[in-house]
Amino acid sequence: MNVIEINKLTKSYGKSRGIVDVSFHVEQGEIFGFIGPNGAGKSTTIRTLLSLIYPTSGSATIFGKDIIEHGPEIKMEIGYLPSEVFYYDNMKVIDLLKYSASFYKKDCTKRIKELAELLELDLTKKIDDLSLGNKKKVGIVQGLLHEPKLIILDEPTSGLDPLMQQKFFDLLEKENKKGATILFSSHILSEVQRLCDRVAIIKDGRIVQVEKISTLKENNYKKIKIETKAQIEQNYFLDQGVNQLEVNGNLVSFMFKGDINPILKKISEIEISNIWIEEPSLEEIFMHFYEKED
Ligand SMILES: Nc1ncnc2c1ncn2[C@@H]1O[C@H](COP(=O)(O)OP(=O)(O)OP(=O)(O)O)[C@@H](O)[C@H]1O
Repeated sequence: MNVIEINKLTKSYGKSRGIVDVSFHVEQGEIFGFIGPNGAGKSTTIRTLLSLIYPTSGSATIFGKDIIEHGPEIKMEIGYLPSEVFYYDNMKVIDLLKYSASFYKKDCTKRIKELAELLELDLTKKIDDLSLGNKKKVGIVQGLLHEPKLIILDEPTSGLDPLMQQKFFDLLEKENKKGATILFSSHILSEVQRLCDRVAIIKDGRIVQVEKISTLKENNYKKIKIETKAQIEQNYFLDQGVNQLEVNGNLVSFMFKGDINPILKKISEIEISNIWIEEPSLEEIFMHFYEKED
């Protein structure tokens, strides 16, 4: 079943483009990445899904229900972390979280304590006295305290230090194993690569690709580097379907795409002392989507 289905969603802000004809779906149990450079339209898509703003055209459903018709009902089952969090600074963390919990029909006290302990968040402090990262943690607890079926995170890691990011990712993986579906927006490709099953890439308000992370990586170039025992002829690997061939003394490197067997045979015919075969990072795969067109 699809938890989120988006069909040609368009949102214009007056004359300026927000998003145009955005379509993709998120299946139950998926961790789905939504990536694109700043201003591409990630927040606009998410805010439309949560009916915080209304689409100019197109439609979307969450849990099979129309987002506009059933907005309030759907939101009871969603945990949302906005990209920027604003609070009543004068409140204590615990009071704000209790207030948030009061919207749901369950006792969230134990859960708030667990999450705060895990994220090392002091519940007794005033929001005003918290650092940016600690404010972000308040937002995370707020988003997860009612154990939602769908978790929507808009650039969730900004402000968290690397150790806390790891804890947060572990927490998300745990929630996912318990059954939560996750939509995760980010402009940092490496974190999407680490966590997500599939990704949608958005650029200039339009979806340019939706793909499994594994497929994206399989269909791409591999970086092969070998160290040979003796120097080889400069043209030994020419006409073998290699790209960006560099022969530097005993070090040979090139990019390769396609059936790996013939090239491995060719390598096995020389004596080598080491070999490295690397997957390109998502950054390398997607860089062309990020480059600005003139
Ligand atoms: N309230 C608004 N009024 C006018 N234009 C807006 C408004 N909000 C967003 N936009 C425009 O819509 C486009 C998409 O913005 P959006 O915030 O959705 O991008 P984003 O991918 O979330 O980027 P970022 O990572 O920088 O938040 C941008 O061109 C932005 O300038």
